Amino acid sequence: MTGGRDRTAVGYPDPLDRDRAEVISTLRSGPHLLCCLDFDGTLAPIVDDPDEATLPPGTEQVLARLHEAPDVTVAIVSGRSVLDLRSRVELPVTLVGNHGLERLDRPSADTRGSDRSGPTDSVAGASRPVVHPLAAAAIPRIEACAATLETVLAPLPNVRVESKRLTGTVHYRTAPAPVAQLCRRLTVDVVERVGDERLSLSHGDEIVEFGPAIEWGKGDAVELLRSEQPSGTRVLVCGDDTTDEDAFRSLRRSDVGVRVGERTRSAAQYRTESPSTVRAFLDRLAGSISSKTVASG
Ligand SMILES: O=P(O)(O)OC[C@H]1O[C@H](O[C@H]2O[C@H](CO)[C@@H](O)[C@H](O)[C@H]2O)[C@H](O)[C@@H](O)[C@@H]1O
Repeated sequence: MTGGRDRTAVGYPDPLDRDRAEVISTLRSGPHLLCCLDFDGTLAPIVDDPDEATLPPGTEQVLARLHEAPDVTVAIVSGRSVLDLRSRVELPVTLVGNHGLERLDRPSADTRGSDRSGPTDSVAGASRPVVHPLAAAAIPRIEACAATLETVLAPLPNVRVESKRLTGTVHYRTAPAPVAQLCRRLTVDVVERVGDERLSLSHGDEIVEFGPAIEWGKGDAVELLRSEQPSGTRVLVCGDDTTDEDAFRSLRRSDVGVRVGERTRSAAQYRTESPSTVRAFLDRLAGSISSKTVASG
């Protein structure tokens, strides 16, 4: 871990606490707000089957309110692929996938405030994911690694390999503990052998992930998004897992990081319990932003 604002397990205030009004006022103090929100475990509750993860309807509504505010940009910054995210998030917000390695900007500018009943990717407005060039070059190795893992891990019950083109994920959430342990060990062996130092590994929430060994992660993706916003933009990052720490470490003094879930060590200043408390916080933020918009005119 490099730099950042690591804190011990105690002393992370919840941004929903009554006396935490400063969180909202910090986020509102700039000319623009960029909300970078993780998907699994942050917006969508964790479920055993990754294919079943969904955005609760109330959360989608809150995101829509934020997205509609002219001085707010919403981005989903996830470990999933952008095409997977696109099937789960109807709102035309920016999607950053594979832990920052790819991005899909949907035609939000021309849909803001207009009738959004049609498909979000019209033929005229459809855009393609932009992929980090070094990650694109690593696709054959990632695919080879995923294929080898499929074979090696096939005998293990309740273990699954999710191949996402630019990265891969081995899931063991529902595997018995000894199987999970063996799964982690075999995965590390395969990634080291097939990866030949060109792939890197990270351990997340009941998963092991592998991807190209390049210096680019969620923090860089957040920085890039920030650079495209008006000067002085405040940034909110909400996330629940290992790679979100990279995004928290990219934050500055007048930004806000919220770690979701257990009291683990984090570079975020705040902690909240679950996707439902994230929604409550975003709801409060959306309320304050609409009033700001109305007040200013
Ligand atoms: O960055 P995120 O949006 O949090 O994505 C991280 C990984 O999330 C998914 O796995 C996690 O959620 C699953 C569904 O709730 C759960 O079954 C799994 O145990 C979690 O680790 C997703 O499947 C991965 O591709 C993402 O990288």
